[in-house]
Amino acid sequence: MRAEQLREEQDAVDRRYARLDDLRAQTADRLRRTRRVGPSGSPQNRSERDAFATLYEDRLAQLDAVEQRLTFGRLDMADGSTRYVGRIGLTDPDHTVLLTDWRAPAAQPFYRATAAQADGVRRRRHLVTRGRVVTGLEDEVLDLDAVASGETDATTLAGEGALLAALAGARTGRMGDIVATIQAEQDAIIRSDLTGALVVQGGPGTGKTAVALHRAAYLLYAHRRTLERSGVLLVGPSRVFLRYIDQVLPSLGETGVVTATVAELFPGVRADGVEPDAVAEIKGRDVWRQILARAVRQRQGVRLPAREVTLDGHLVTVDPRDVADAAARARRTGQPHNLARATFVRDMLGRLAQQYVTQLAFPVPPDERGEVVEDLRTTREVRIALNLAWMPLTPQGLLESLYTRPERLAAAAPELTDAERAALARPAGSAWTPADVPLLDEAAELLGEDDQAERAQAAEDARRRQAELEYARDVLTTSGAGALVSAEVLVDRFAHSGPLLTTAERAAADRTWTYGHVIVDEAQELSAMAWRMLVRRVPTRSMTIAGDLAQTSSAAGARAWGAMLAPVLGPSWRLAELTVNYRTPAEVADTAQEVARAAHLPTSPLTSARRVPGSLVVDRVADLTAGVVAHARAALAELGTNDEGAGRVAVIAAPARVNALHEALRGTDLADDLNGGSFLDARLAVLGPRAAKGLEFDAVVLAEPAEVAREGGVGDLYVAMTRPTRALHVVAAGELPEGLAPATGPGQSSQAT
Ligand SMILES: Nc1ncnc2c1ncn2[C@@H]1O[C@H](COP(=O)(O)OP(=O)(O)OP(=O)(O)O)[C@@H](O)[C@H]1O
Repeated sequence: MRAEQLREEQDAVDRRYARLDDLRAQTADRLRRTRRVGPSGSPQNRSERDAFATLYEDRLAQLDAVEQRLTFGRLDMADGSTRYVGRIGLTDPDHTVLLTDWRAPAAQPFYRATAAQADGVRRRRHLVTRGRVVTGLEDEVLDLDAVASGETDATTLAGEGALLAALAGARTGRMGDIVATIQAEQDAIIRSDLTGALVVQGGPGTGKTAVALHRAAYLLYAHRRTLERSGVLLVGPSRVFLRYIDQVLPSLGETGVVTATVAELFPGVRADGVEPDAVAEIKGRDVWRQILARAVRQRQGVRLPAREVTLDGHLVTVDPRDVADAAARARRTGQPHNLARATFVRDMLGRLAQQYVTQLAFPVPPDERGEVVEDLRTTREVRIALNLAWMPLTPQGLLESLYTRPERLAAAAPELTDAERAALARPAGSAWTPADVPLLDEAAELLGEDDQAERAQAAEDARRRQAELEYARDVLTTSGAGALVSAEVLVDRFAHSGPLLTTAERAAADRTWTYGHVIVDEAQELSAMAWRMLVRRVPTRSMTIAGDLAQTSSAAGARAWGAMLAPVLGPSWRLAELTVNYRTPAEVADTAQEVARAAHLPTSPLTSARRVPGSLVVDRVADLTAGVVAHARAALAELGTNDEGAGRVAVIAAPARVNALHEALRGTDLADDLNGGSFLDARLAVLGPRAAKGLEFDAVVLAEPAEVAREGGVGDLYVAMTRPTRALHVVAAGELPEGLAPATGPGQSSQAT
């Protein structure tokens, strides 16, 4: 019976791969033919050809990315029909549906149907494949009458097999998709409405990241018209994290999402400076909207002593009362600083022109004063005087002047204490830090539109024009038409028909780009000012906000969603909670929760999907380094070897200890395991808890937990303890933190080295 079912499913899977291969061959053929239209094509043809070539290349990449587990599910409906569910939708040449895209409404029962609410489904079947071979089946019969009548093999009722197999698999250093085993509570979030802000709160390992990524793919599918042009932005905590997840969306057939850290959201600024947490916390406070607004106002209509300027032998005075008056009027326009400045200058020039003409022996009608105004405008002293009164400002210039000139900061920021202001001081030209970015963005809003996006576009246009010029010269040389038309003229003729930048590229270069949807992961880390910046990127407030308040480590981060989001979203956000931990064995997760609760962290309820006896080892040692090396060796040995190079072990320690442990491990037989490029790629990595945020490893060796908690807070320890998928080795020479009692109870073991 089983062999027969396997054969039947193998046939079904083969047919779908055959169709995928056909589509690939067709697309590759079209691409080849498009490319064959060589340099003899007209420029218009060439632009068209490029556009088509890009189209086919993207399609080919998409078809290649869905190779693994193309078909993973089958629904047998009560009406006798059958549908297969897979990574993308496929139809026969005669338009019969072969495969239903997992995001289509017709696939929803695959994730949601239960015996109580069968949604027209009689049987749900998971197909387990390796490469293109079907290796297993798992049935859930939702029509219990059929089971009773023996129509279906009742022994195949275990629905969790595919999920548990996925959870137990060795990790590769890159996150995989969960499309074959999405659970109902996750599916509800993935398919939740596009409109409004949705907060996804859940403990460690509940799939927040996975759900956020699948939601991005779902939204792009269900609202392609809206989102393709405006784009989707995904904000993550670090570049390493973004690399960790960067395969997931392509494997779901989506490549157009812009990914960025908060530090990268101000085009033209590289925020790679570092600063103490306490300073970042000050910069993250909501009060900066008043501080910056005040700092800008203080640069408008600056009161200076009266200044006399001679024009053609006549004296005019830049009078502080006029300056104050004109500044007040300019401010009343409500425009940002650099735009209101034009109003101020116009007003002042009018006043100066008035002074000038009253000194003349003859009357000058108002409509003939333009020349006088123009003369004044181009007089150097007048320019200097007006500039001093209302300087054009850049966001960088404004912020730097606050950090480098204590008297300016004191005037702008009375809300801060002397000590806080002193902490912000730094030498001119210092590197920008991630916490500066939201402040620069706020300043840019107050100052008025900068031209960064235009400049980026101009640079791109220049680059493209150069390439087109070279191409045009080639064409002219080979066709002998050089005498008739210059390369420049030729390029001008097709200047606007070239391939445009993709939405993602244009969006990433433009500070004022507004996205159709923004997804934030590890959202608990964002400061109040960072939220203001993000919300500016999505005026519709269509957002997915995934995070866990118990894992907050940034001092500027969230302690409660309501308090953090109220200033930017008011009460208009909805909460969805994830409660099942899919990553960490129950033995480890339960202890981690005890540690977190002992420190009164706001933990979410958490049930673990599986138990792994012996997965928590607590070892009290005399020599910490020797203990860590021994446990890292044991953890690597437990991984064994496998042909795909999967399996990852991390040593997590307080940041101050990371280098020493790394050095110690390098001096042992484990040195080879440490090499592998970034720590995502190595079999063995040594890192601090914050670098480990959002990541996972097969086994974690946690060095000196009390020190991790002391240096970074219990939130950091909670993060570190919840990274492993199979085993946590706690190695401690000092005291253990509360909640992490040594080896008691079932499933825990203790050993001495
Ligand atoms: N439905 C599922 N099927 C298979 N694997 C799943 C499922 N849901 C989650 N996982 C796996 O559980 C692990 C944890 O998921 P994820 O990283 O998204 O959790 P998280 O809530 O973001 O965790 P953290 O808050 O600790 O960063 C990942 O390996 C993910 O692939």
